[in-house]
Amino acid sequence: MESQETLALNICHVRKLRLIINRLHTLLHLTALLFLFYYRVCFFFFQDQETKRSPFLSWILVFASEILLSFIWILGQAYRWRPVSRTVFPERLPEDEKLPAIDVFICTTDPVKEPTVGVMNTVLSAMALDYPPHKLHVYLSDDGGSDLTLLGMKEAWKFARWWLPFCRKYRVKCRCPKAFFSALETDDDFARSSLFMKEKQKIKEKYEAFVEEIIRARENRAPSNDVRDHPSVVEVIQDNTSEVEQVELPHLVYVSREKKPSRPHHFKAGALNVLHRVSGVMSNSPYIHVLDCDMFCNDPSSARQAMCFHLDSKISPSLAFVQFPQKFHNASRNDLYDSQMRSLFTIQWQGMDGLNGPVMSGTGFYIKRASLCRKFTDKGTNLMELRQCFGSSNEFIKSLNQNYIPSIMESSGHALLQETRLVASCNYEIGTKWGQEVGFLYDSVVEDYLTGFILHCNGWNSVFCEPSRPQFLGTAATNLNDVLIQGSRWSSGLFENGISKYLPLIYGPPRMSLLQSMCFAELTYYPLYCLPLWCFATIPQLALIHGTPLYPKVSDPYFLVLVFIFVSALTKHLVEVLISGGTVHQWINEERIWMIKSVTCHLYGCLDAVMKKFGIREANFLPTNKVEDDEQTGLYQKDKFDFRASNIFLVPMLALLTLNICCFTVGAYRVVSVGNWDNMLIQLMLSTYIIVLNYPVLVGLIFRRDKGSISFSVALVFAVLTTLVGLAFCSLSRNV
Ligand SMILES: O=c1ccn([C@@H]2O[C@H](COP(=O)(O)OP(=O)(O)O[C@H]3O[C@H](CO)[C@@H](O)[C@H](O)[C@H]3O)[C@@H](O)[C@H]2O)c(=O)[nH]1
Ligand SMILES: [Mn+2]
Repeated sequence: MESQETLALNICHVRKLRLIINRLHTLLHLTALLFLFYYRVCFFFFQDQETKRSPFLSWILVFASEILLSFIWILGQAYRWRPVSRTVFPERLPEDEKLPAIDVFICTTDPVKEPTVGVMNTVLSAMALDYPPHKLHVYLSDDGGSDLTLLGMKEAWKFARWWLPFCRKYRVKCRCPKAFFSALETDDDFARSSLFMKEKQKIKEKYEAFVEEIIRARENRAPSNDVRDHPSVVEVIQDNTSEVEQVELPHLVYVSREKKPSRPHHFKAGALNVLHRVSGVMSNSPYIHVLDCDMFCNDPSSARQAMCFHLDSKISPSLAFVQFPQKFHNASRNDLYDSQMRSLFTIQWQGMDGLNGPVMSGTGFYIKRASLCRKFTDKGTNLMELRQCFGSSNEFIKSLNQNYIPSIMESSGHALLQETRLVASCNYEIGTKWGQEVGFLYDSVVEDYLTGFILHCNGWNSVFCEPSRPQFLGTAATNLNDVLIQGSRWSSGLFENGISKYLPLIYGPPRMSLLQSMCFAELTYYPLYCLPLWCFATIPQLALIHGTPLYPKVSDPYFLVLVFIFVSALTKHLVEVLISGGTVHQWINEERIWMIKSVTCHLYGCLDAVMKKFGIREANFLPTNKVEDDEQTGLYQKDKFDFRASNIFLVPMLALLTLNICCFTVGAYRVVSVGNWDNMLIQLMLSTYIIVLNYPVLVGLIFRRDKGSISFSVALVFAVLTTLVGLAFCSLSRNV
């Protein structure tokens, strides 16, 4: 027993202290909420003459908002129920020859928004993973069908012949060349040896030449081809005219699937399914590692770490994937826009890991190939049935047998390319189960959430692995516009799952634990924060002007209940930020961006999802921008908002702020003159909180005059609006 214990490939620790604090907090906070509801219900049935002045509509809206907010909060408690963390022991893995092969999938779609040099850095970092090279096959899916990307791959291959031996020889930790050469210091073992420095300089020159080559090609490039209409191209990158001695490199394959405007291509999920098939007929590795094009490997050990779970006989039979957190190389200390989504990749995924595992997060995971097709291969091997599920490629159907190793990589002849083009063609999936029950699922633009959810429903588990050195680093959106566009896509994608046939609270419980269903439900319903937040930013303020109280008096004991709920929520959030290594400043930033996102992108996301449901809108996937703009990054690093955002985001923000300022001014004046402050204190405090928290928006509007400040025309409209609204309120309140 003892020796088995010491040889374990991984250990899971329950975080006891966090668990106790979390459960206690949940209990206290829940009690307070129950008191609040009791107060509301009593008020409703037994309101006395004095308070009867409360207008019914405002009152019921506020109450409904409180209920909705509490509902989302309760769902969120499931993440806090049983947080765990894990340790792995890669040194205990079997020897290299016994390790299973891995296919790496990298997706890119737009060479303008996703610059080729960056994509190739990701490719190189994946090729340089610390894993036997003949067991690693790297596939790049290029949805843009761009010859620049293909050229980049060829150049990357050439450079890899220098880069990989260098990394192996000096056991380099950061194997993304761009990050390695731009780091001021490296913590590598040989960092101080002169031989290392000399070789580093040599490789750096090669890297610069490689970058030059791509930039030159970009400048001389013919007008780009149509991204919505191109044939399928599959090319194994190889080049034997070598100036370096033969180095063993992983296979590198360029795949650009066929696209036609008349055929839906299902965005990233579609691209991943094509890679699934192409790799099935080429290498058919039992494990697949997925990376976004901007997510480079920051540590070469991730494959071995993942194998510590996949090869652990106790958990592997039901283990679908090992998820690493998304971390970002460009997130600043105080993270003005919460670009790194701290709560998601720390608190929430740790919590889900304690309940059968986290949601798939699109990138940085190692998945078992069989988990994406198992349901059908288990049923039998009737060829006709298999063809109906998986399409007409016999080669691919052969690959469903896990032990089948295609030999075509070696022969790489005409037959292979024929077969890969067939499975990458846009008509291949017609009439099959791809995207519905096989592969990555199409019913949502957040394919990662849906695929992960259904895997869990089908009895698979996942594991969250969060070593201290980030295994992958991506590019976070660092300006307001990108943050809100990405937020809208996610809200829309997640909320559409909350109103689809896969509604987690109904579809989940028969198939998984209630707590786990609650986690999935929280993800799909958090966009609904838009409703209570819009309500709390308007109704109590308007009531303040009219002098109508919506909350208990200061002298009422229930006043304390409300104060407690407010303080308890804020404190819990602060504690979570601090234990995940954040700062007080970051906490304030997260509170603010939560408000801003709720009233803008969450609202648009929900509307978008509802419109899609009724067929008024089509699904859309606007990729985020990965071009780094120094000016923008500068503002973000200095914690300054960049307000060069679309008006559809700015207008609601500014309108609500105007409303709050006006209502506060008029309300405060009224309270002073009438003297009913004890009735109105909570409403006054609420506007004060909103105004104070959003002071950077006010500063951007009034005081800043840099490029990122709110433009003069918007500021002018704001000023006129404020005056008008102010005047209207003044005349109104005189009549009350
Ligand atoms: O038609 C498309 C659209 C996107 N992509 C790729 O998908 C990846 C993710 O796109 P990105 O613009 O970076 O979106 P993000 O919002 O940053 O991505 C997050 O959210 C996505 C779901 O919305 C997940 O797929 C991602 O893994 C997750 O990082 C990128 O590599 C794109 O090149 C395609 O291959 N084809
Ligand atoms: Mn991204």
